[in-house]
Amino acid sequence: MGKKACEEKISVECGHLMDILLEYNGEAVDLTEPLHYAVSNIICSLVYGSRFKYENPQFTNMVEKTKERIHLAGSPSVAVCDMFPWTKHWIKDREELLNIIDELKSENLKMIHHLKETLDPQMCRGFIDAFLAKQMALEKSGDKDSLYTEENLMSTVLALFIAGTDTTSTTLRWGLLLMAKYPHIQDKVREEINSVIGSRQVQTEDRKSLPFVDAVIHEIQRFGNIAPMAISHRTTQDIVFQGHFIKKGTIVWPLLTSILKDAAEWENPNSFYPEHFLDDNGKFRKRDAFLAFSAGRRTCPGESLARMELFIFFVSLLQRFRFTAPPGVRADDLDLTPVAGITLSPRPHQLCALPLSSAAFSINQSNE
Ligand code: HEM
Repeated sequence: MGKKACEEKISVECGHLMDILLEYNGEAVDLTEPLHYAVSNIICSLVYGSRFKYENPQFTNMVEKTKERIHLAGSPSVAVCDMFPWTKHWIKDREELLNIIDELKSENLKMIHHLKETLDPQMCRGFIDAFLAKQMALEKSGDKDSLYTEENLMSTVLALFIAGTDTTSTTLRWGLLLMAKYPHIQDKVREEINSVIGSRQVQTEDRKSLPFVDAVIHEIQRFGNIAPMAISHRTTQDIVFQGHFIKKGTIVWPLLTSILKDAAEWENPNSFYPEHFLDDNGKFRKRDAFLAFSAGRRTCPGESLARMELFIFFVSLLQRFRFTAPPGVRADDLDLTPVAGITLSPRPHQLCALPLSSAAFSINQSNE
């Protein structure tokens, strides 16, 4: 799927999210669920070729199960099991984790069967269609060793949901919380948006003309440090790394915190400081130590989608709403201590999304 089509799907979903925020009418709410639904629906659009209504129980159940799966994967006992696999039979959370994976598989199997029955290989609706069309073409040509198997399809689909939802929505939650905590930065973001693009719908090409916004989004990711240990890897051969011998088959966790919060790399490693990504002339400054998506051959394959989502959501939301602490809570008192897990997320909190004057219009285009 092309960049333009992705951008279109993100904008549509962002429109649905903003309609929900308008319904709250500035009341204090926990934004976790609407953000999660919106981001998850983008993956649905790309994978299945269609989005779901937020009230659809099949959708809400899948989102819930994916959330539970991520939560359990980050539980201390499952982490112990990942590090010492021989403990697996005693870990109850692991059993629950496997049950959830089974449930997610059976929901996806239903979706895949439906898509297979209605497949037109000339008109792929999403990733699953493209996979099935390729699988059919290879079968026809007599290819017996194809990697286009049902098993590979299922694990790729599950990986896209699991890796592509919580990461982006948690980053957005950090972003809005940080904007409410630091209103002067929020004002500066909005000033730049207003002067460069006004109230028209944002596009990814606008990033170049919005250096402060770009710096703020990078700093949200650096400060939020949402994937502190990335994911586990295993060495495929004996290797000496920085003077340490590591045996073939060793499980290795790349600790991204060590670089994202490295005092030798960042002027204010433990503060929210967008200037980390700005030069003296206020232009965006790329930093080699920005490894929020990790590095190397197993770096995050969803990086460009995630960057597009973060940019379009963040700009669209700040164009139309002011995010503040709930009545009676001072901005200073908003808590930035993360909840630890396999991802680092903000503590449960509420914010007010106050519609700005131009927020009366909705960019929502119904494609349900
Ligand atoms: C802000 C958003 C995101 C962040 C910070 C993030 C970060 C990461 C990190 C740190 C890894 C581990 C890489 C490693 O261990 O070297 C990873 C893996 C992965 N990410 Fe992302 N990610 C994000 C969004 C997404 C999205 C939107 C998708 C899918 C569309 C995605 C799909 C994946 C997949 C499939 C893997 C596993 C790759 C493998 O096993 O080789 N991610 N991500």
